[in-house]
Amino acid sequence: MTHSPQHLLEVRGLTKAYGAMKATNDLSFHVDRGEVLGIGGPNGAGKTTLFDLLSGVTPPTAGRILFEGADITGLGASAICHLGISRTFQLNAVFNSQTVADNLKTCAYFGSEKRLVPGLSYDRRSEIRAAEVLDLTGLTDYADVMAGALPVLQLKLLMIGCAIVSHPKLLLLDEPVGGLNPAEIETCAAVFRQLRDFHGTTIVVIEHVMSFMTAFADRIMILHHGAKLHEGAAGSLADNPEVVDVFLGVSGAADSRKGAQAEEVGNATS
Ligand SMILES: Nc1ncnc2c1ncn2[C@@H]1O[C@H](COP(=O)(O)OP(=O)(O)OP(=O)(O)O)[C@@H](O)[C@H]1O
Repeated sequence: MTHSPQHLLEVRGLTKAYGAMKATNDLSFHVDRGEVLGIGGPNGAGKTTLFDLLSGVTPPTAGRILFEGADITGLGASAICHLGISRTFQLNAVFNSQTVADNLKTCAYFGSEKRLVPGLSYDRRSEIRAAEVLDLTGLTDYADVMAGALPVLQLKLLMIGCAIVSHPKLLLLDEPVGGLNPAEIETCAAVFRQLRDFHGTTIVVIEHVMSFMTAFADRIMILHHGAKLHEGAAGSLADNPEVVDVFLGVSGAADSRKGAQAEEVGNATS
């Protein structure tokens, strides 16, 4: 196999079988540094399973994952996080009985290097990093609120904060704006744009909200039955009749065109 370190992430023939069913099936793709790759597909297409494989939550049945040219296939979740890949989850995955600030300090403390036992107090670096992420995510006013008492938007922002507090090179976002209203989606999108534009974070995002996805992603890959159905520029998505048939539907196609046009207007005026 040729290693291509110019790609931040390279996935080759990735397969995850659960019994006879292949949740991902011989999937190959790459992600370049600084790029935003969007991933879509119908329910059960294998999107979250792909994130589980990339983040070391579960090992693949076959195939290879290269990160910065190094083979990380089969490494555990902590090791992968320490190498610079972080993720969020579809459902709430924070420490409900800790404050927002302590959630971020805990993730900074364990996410940056290998630690087997907690310290008696957080180190200075974790404190500083948590304060930076409170600011970046707009959560400063919620610093002392227990995570379990947060409204939906702030809970999503905290989960994003926990993923970015370790300074990942590659951020995997699993349906980060699902269930949010348009104003809340824009709040999250502003954080993602900051990460991409000012922190150099490469992002892979799974999302069903097509107007957001086509406006934000450079490229979009559509999965179906664990395999690649489509890969191309965000604006080209609605032109593929198979993608419209299997995933977008008529209203999704219209939303994806709207998002792509919004991105073009943004580019033209920026
Ligand atoms: N641990 C598991 N054991 C058995 N089957 C699983 C397991 N995890 C996922 N699957 C199956 O793998 C397939 C892909 O699931 P996955 O959650 O990756 O899809 P998805 O594209 O993320 O769907 P959604 O959009 O609904 O989140 C589904 O058929 C699912 O039931």
